[in-house]
Amino acid sequence: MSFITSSKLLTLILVLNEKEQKILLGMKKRGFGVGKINGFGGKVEAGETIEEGARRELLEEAEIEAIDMTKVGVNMFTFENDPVGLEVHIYVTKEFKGTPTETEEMKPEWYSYSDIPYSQMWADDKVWIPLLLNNTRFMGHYHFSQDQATVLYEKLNVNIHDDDLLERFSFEQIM
Ligand SMILES: Nc1ncnc2c1[nH]c(=O)n2[C@H]1C[C@H](O)[C@@H](COP(=O)(O)OP(=O)(O)OP(=O)(O)O)O1
Repeated sequence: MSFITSSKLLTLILVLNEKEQKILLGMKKRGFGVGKINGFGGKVEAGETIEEGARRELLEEAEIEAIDMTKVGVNMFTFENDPVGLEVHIYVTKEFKGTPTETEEMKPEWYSYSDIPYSQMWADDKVWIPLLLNNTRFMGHYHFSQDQATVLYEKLNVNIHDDDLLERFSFEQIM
């Protein structure tokens, strides 16, 4: 159960090389989730669309420009004793310009689909990254313990229609 009063809007973008069956992930060097391996993303800024925010974060964090962005899912993350949720809109890009480069915030590295380092990632990632790799659209809610290590509750809906992913996550979807 979680009781949130508001949510912050964030993005997460996963870069795939389908030919080589590889995914680009980065080790977070500072801030929220420091030390974890994750996709690239962050808060959507005032005046930008969610997609523009995802594109900007990829450029800032890995110095590459997404060419073909597709929205594949939305996850809501809530935490014990925290009234503010994180609504994260998730994109995939299979084409990009530039060379992935280490930045102040992230250290990028390619991983084989068969060797994704889930033990060093957020606990929810092992649920929805396989869906993403399988082209399945998803919406999920993960309620974390206060120390952010354990998922206490989760709810997952799959095969979401693309139009429904354009909406903000509705609070009624959280129980
Ligand atoms: N549980 C979980 N699984 C997978 N990914 C995430 C989570 N929780 C998360 O917050 N995330 C993602 C969502 C975002 O991509 C990042 C967090 O972004 P953050 O560093 O807070 O945002 P920035 O705007 O880059 O922050 P600063 O520039 O202010 O440091 O993790």
